[in-house]
Amino acid sequence: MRSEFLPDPVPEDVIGRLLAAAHHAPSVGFMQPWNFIVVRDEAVRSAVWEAFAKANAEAVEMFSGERQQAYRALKLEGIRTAPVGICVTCDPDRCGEVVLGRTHNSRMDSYSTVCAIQNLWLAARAEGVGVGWVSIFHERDLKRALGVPERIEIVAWLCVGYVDRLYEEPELAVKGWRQRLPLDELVFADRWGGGV
Ligand SMILES: Cc1cc2c(cc1C)N(C[C@H](O)[C@H](O)[C@H](O)COP(=O)(O)O)c1[nH]c(=O)[nH]c(=O)c1N2
Repeated sequence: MRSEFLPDPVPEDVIGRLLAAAHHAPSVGFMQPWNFIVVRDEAVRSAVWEAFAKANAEAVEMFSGERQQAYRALKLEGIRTAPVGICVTCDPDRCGEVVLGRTHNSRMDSYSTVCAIQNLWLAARAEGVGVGWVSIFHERDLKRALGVPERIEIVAWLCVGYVDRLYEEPELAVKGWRQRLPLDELVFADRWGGGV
């Protein structure tokens, strides 16, 4: 979602259902490497916003001309306006060094955590709750703001709350930033390239 968050509180039982959906995601070796930090405290959310503001000032400089103007006009976070923030983390040590299915690609624990986030996101949509993922941070700044230990990976900061409306199409497409790619250009038959 990219619409405006409403200040209305999100009931505990709704948050509980979103977290339960996340926790039922598939994970490599049934590792369940995730933790969820549910942040309602305004001071903590302000500290998270400061981390965003610092990183976003750097991001702005990475675009130039009209693209920079367009970037500045986008709504890229709802850290302080959404009543709840959920930081989703990944613990690489959740079940020992050798994990079924992670033996040849150590990133599989992070991928599992992303599955949990997608579950949470879909459950939120079904509940009429908006979720926005904010990733414009230096991880170390976010860790400091939330007291997350060094060995834990931060996968997502999610802004969670009721919203004034839900877009039918991605806002970045509506605002002309980038359009959905044609699916048939992305699907190959049997080998890389060629198309179906
Ligand atoms: C991994 C990852 C990371 C980000 C996002 C997405 C994903 C999957 N999104 C996008 C955003 O949360 C999401 O697309 C919208 O909230 C859904 O609305 P649209 O349908 O895209 O308008 C996102 N959006 C944003 O405004 N700031 C951000 O930092 C990020 N980061």
